[in-house]
Amino acid sequence: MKKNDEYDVYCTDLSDQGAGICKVDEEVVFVFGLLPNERAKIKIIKVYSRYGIGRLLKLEKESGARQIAPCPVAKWCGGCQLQIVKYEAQCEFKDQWMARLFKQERLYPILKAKEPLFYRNKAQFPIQLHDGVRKMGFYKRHSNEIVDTNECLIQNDGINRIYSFLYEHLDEACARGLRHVFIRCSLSNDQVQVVWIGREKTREIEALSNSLRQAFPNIVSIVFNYNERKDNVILGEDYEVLYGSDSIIETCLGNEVVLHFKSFFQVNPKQMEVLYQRAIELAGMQKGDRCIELYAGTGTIGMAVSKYVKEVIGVEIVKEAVENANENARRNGIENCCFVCEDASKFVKKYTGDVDVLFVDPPRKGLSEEGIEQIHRLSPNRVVYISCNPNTLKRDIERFREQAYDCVCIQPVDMFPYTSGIESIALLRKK
Ligand SMILES: C[S@@+](CC[C@H](N)C(=O)[O-])C[C@H]1O[C@@H](n2cnc3c(N)ncnc32)[C@H](O)[C@@H]1O
Repeated sequence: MKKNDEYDVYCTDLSDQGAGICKVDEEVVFVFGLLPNERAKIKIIKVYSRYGIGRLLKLEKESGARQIAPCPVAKWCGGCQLQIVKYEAQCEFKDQWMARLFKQERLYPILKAKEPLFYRNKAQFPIQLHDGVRKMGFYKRHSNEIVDTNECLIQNDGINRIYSFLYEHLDEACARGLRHVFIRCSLSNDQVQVVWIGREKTREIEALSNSLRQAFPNIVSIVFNYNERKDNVILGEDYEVLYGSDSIIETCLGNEVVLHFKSFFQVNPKQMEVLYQRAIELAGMQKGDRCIELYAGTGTIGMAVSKYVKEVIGVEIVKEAVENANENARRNGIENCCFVCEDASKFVKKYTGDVDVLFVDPPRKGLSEEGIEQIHRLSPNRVVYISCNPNTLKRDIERFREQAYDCVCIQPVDMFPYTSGIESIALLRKK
């Protein structure tokens, strides 16, 4: 296989990043835009020691799974990987990826989304100036370059309307001090929060904030978040509220949830409820159970679980999220739930009480080896592990197995349609 050479290939598989997998001279080549069972002419654009990257030149035979991408910038944008795949087939691919990864486990079919487009409640649009010209949109695949676009088909309508307004009115003067604009909305209360993220709150930003408020009365919070960092961490520490408060109010399974802009919240609120309900069902809780919820965010799982059990202690590292979680429990009249601000591993190491069921919902990197050992020391009867990364989930299930926990089953949930992301729940039981 040589760079710039052209080949006729047959695609046998789809990688979990959404690239078609083919072989050239017995070597693997990944081709974005190509689907399993398709034939195509490709050009090799990169050659690495163990694989190559090809560019699709001409499709010779099409798969029945293919559709015309609903999004006009899908070819370039790094946000969605499965725009050219019909929704049913997206779920089939996700089931296949999970089956390949979890060969030995009892695996349920993915719980599909009823509304696979316009589902996201949060967007972080990068803003850049190129030779004095403002660009806004999403990052290109594997790049910091922006695909300039005025809407996104997986964002909900409320976000798109505000974003289109900004796309039209946010000029070069406004863009000068900005890195991102963050928009989050609550579906149940029709509230919207806009967070400017950048170096300097300018007069132009204040003026645009006023225009936004006039155009969109459902905006209840406008914040300027100061971030001068050079890395790719989006939010900075310090902030100033320009209008309203620093939070919005959403609901989750009947509970009101106050949500600070620094607090984590699932991006697909409808599938979030499907996820939590299924997790509760799998946990098979009893009235006398004592629960711990590690990586608790704003307390959404803990509050939903609280009515089935004796008590819930939630642990979360972001101070604002813990404040939200305790306020949320109070607001909803929940008395058997409390939340502490601490690193989850440190908490587990110190904790000496009894635990029947432990919920964990860590970030993508999963749990540490030591964290799993400490969970074993606490000896909960069941562990309900919610994960947004099947690879770290697999690693952690193996580590739990070494610590005498069997994996009873895994339930994938399609939280991120049109992207290659998969959320899943694994139920682990002490042997
Ligand atoms: C995937 S989110 C889940 C949040 C919540 N369970 C939910 O569904 O909304 C992971 C959460 O873990 C928190 N977190 C990250 N590292 C942590 C740590 N070392 N200790 C405790 N919490 C942590 C994050 O702030 C975030 O709220």
